[in-house]
Amino acid sequence: MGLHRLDLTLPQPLHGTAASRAIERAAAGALPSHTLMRRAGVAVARLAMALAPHARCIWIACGPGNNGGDGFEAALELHRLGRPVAVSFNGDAARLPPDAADAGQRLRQAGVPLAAQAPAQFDLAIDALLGLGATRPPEGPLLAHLRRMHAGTAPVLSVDLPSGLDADTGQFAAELGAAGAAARHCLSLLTVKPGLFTAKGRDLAGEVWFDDLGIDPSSTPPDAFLSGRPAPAARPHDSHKGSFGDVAVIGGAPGMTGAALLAATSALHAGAGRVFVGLLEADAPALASEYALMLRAPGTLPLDRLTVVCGCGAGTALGDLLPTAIDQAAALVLDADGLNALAADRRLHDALRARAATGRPTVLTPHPLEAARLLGTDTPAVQDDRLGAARRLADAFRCTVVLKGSGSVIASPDSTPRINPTGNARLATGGTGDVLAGMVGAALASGLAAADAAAHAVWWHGAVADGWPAGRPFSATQLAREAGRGLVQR
Ligand SMILES: NC(=O)C1=CN([C@@H]2O[C@H](COP(=O)(O)OP(=O)(O)OC[C@H]3O[C@@H](n4cnc5c(N)ncnc54)[C@H](O)[C@@H]3O)[C@@H](O)[C@H]2O)[C@@H](O)CC1
Ligand SMILES: Nc1ncnc2c1ncn2[C@@H]1O[C@H](COP(=O)(O)OP(=O)(O)O)[C@@H](O)[C@H]1O
Ligand SMILES: [K+]
Repeated sequence: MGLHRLDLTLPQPLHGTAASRAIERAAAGALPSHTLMRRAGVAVARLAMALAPHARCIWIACGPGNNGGDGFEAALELHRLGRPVAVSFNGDAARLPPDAADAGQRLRQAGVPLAAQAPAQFDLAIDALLGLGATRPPEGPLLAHLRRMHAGTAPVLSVDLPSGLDADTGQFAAELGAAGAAARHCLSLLTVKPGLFTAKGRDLAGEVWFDDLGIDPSSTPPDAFLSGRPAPAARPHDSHKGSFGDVAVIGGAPGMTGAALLAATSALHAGAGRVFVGLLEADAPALASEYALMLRAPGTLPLDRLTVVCGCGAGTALGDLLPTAIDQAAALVLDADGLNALAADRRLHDALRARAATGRPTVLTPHPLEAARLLGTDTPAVQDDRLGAARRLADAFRCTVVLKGSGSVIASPDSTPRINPTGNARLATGGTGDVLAGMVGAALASGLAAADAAAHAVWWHGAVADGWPAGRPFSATQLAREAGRGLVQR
């Protein structure tokens, strides 16, 4: 498909650096020289004109490799169409790769000067400094140009990747300072890169566009998928409360009952047939707001018939309940203090693997710190490679893992991970993770397989936050009551 804005409701294969280079090599070998770069330049120019049709100056910042070559080709096309361009080049002209050298030469022949500096004023900045080949954080003039774009008000269009962003991980090591008001766009070329959708990727890329340059990438396996919108769960008219499964939430130690109640409330609203709450605080106050929740002593719950959501607000009070839940639960979601208890006791690791061998589904929902504890590392190491961390956890525990945060990663053993595109910083507030755990529980209880239940819940959890009306106060409590957006009534 040609140039288009990426439709985030559709699943999308994501190819990292090595896969993208393999696809490029195969395609370039079958095409006349310079074809891919010329197609890339035309696509960038078309998008630039659509984004800033009345620009009086389009700044095209070109770097030392083929990403800069894409910038040269875009400048040529814009110049040919009579658009005012100012091209900067920071690199060694003698060491440009062949495609980029050819484009640079034709640009000079067309009478377009190459400066080292940015223009004094511009209405659109095209970032063609670094793409897949960024091997170290930008510095010197490249960093100065990026900071200028980042702090400004003119829209920024990144070619292939925001320069310096790691295509595989979304890691970005340079310090750009506070962002200005500029709208951001990124045109991913040939393949869509996973790093655009997790860690620092979302903030730096902004709106993601894609042009496959006429090449079909399907012969090379993707490194991940972007989750598409899951089909809403249908509820036939001829249903009863037993049709959608029973969820039990175990958690809520003294002072933290709210977390368990949030998970239970969201499980209820997300469509579970019945929701039990096994609070660890014995004398919890009566539940004022959700009368449909059924309070039970945690030790009395028939775990082998329940989808158990274990750990929300549990503190250190789970005791034997955790090994029992791992051993018995029909389906299991481990969150928060359930994960911390797991991290602290290697016998539970074995128990979780033994559980996997029985075929009963399990989903772990760590945030990056919880994931770090489980992996015996620190949060920055997890964030440096979110896909890798989620995959390692899924393989180690033989179950589905949701690594939460910007671009939540859903990984299952021996399968390609998914990155979730929904959600926003509204969710960065206390209790939203408890709500997610309840939603995963409801999805599992409805009979979805673990990976699909996790993807379904994470997608709709984020979608509710994305669709939140401007001006309406947002809280985890409100979110829990909107958790049923992914349901349709027949
Ligand atoms: N491989 C593909 O998929 C295609 C590539 N194209 C473009 O080519 C790009 C990849 O080109 P390259 O492999 O030449 O890589 P880049 O253009 O990203 O740059 C690599 C060059 O930058 C230098 N470099 C790396 N980090 C630096 C830093 N921090 N400061 C200064 N210099 C640094 C490297 O030593 C190398 O000389 C893609 O991102 C895309 O824009 C397109 O033309 C078409 C298809
Ligand atoms: N910037 C963001 N973009 C998308 N999702 C986010 C963002 N910030 C937080 N979230 C989501 O919000 C939830 C927060 O969960 P968690 O960190 O466990 O919080 P808590 O323990 O307070 O409930 C996760 O689902 C996470 O993915
Ligand atoms: K770039």
